[in-house]
Amino acid sequence: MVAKLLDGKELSKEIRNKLEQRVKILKEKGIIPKLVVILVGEDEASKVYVRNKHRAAEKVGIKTIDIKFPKNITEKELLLHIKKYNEDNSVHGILVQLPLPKQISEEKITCAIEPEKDVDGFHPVNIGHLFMNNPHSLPCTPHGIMQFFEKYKLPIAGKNVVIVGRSNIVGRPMAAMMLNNDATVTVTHSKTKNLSEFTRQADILIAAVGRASFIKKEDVKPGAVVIDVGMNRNGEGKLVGDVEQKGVAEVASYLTPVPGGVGPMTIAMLMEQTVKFAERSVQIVNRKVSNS
Ligand SMILES: NC(=O)C1=CN([C@@H]2O[C@H](COP(=O)(O)OP(=O)(O)OC[C@H]3O[C@@H](n4cnc5c(N)ncnc54)[C@H](OP(=O)(O)O)[C@@H]3O)[C@@H](O)[C@H]2O)C=CC1
Ligand SMILES: Nc1nc(=O)c2c([nH]1)NC[C@@H]1CN(c3ccc(C(=O)N[C@@H](CCC(=O)O)C(=O)O)cc3)C=[N+]21
Repeated sequence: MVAKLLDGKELSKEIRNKLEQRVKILKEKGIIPKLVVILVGEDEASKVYVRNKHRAAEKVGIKTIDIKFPKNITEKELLLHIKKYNEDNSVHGILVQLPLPKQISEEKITCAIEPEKDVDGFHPVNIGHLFMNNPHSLPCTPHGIMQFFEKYKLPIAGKNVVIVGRSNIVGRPMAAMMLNNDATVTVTHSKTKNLSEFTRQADILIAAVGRASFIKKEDVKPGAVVIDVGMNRNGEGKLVGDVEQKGVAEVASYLTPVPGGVGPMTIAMLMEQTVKFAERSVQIVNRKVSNS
């Protein structure tokens, strides 16, 4: 078997084109969707993200404001900046790039962002809604992954889904989304014993580990759908996934490439969420006007 590649570049372009129309309508109403992205210090994956996100936003017509802080910024100072953007009515979305330096609590920062502006869907309130199968704002990476299943009509209900990795930004919300779509979900991590025994049972295998070419051909059930979330630099500085792509492509039915797979979809979902929040802000204003 030679796996079909799930083209995230193409699908994200399709999504962005639809968004462009929605942004046009908003602009006619005098609203420009605005996203604030806060980057603290230097993180390789985050830098790639900032660059690509900026390009995508420009194409769609979203205004993004990139704020960079040195890695020694205090938690208190960062919280003050978040408060300022929470209170600014022209800002529809706020994103703080993770990971953060050690002196700053990621939990505190995540909780400080207004849930209505939480484009990442990381706030406990939004995570709670997701786990109750009534999502308000969805984490962009797993949400982007779900788009592949929809676009390519890949069934989820009743399938064995195995996720490698349990981070708050990928593994855990991915598990909730797959469960909401009636899959049987297994979440594995660094303490999992005999990992390969689990991965080989997967009809759908999702690798979010952060280790270059970690999942090999022999870890994959023939015919499985394999999603590679990894974004690692190899020895030559080349971007590689968590899946050993060449070998796995020989056994999987579908596979997301790196680059050009999950990454562009994450960005497309971030754009969509920002536009959704901007649209919601118009509805809130309309409601206030009709009530007065
Ligand atoms: N394409 C995209 O849009 C995005 C890509 N990424 C990329 O995806 C990857 C994962 O990101 P993220 O979830 O943030 O990473 P984290 O480092 O937060 O989490 C990694 C997870 O993998 C688990 N893990 C580590 N080593 C092993 C092992 N040997 N066996 C089994 N499990 C293991 C860890 O287990 P434990 O919990 O026990 O420590 C942890 O749960 C990275 O390469 C990142 O750059 C991330 C976000 C978006
Ligand atoms: N609060 C927060 N939310 C995140 O969603 C978040 C984060 N912090 N921190 C960092 C990780 C990483 N991440 C990426 C998303 C897209 C690409 C991406 O565009 N990848 C291209 C790379 C192409 C190139 O080389 O330029 C691709 O896969 O094709 C990369 C990385 C989001 N993350």
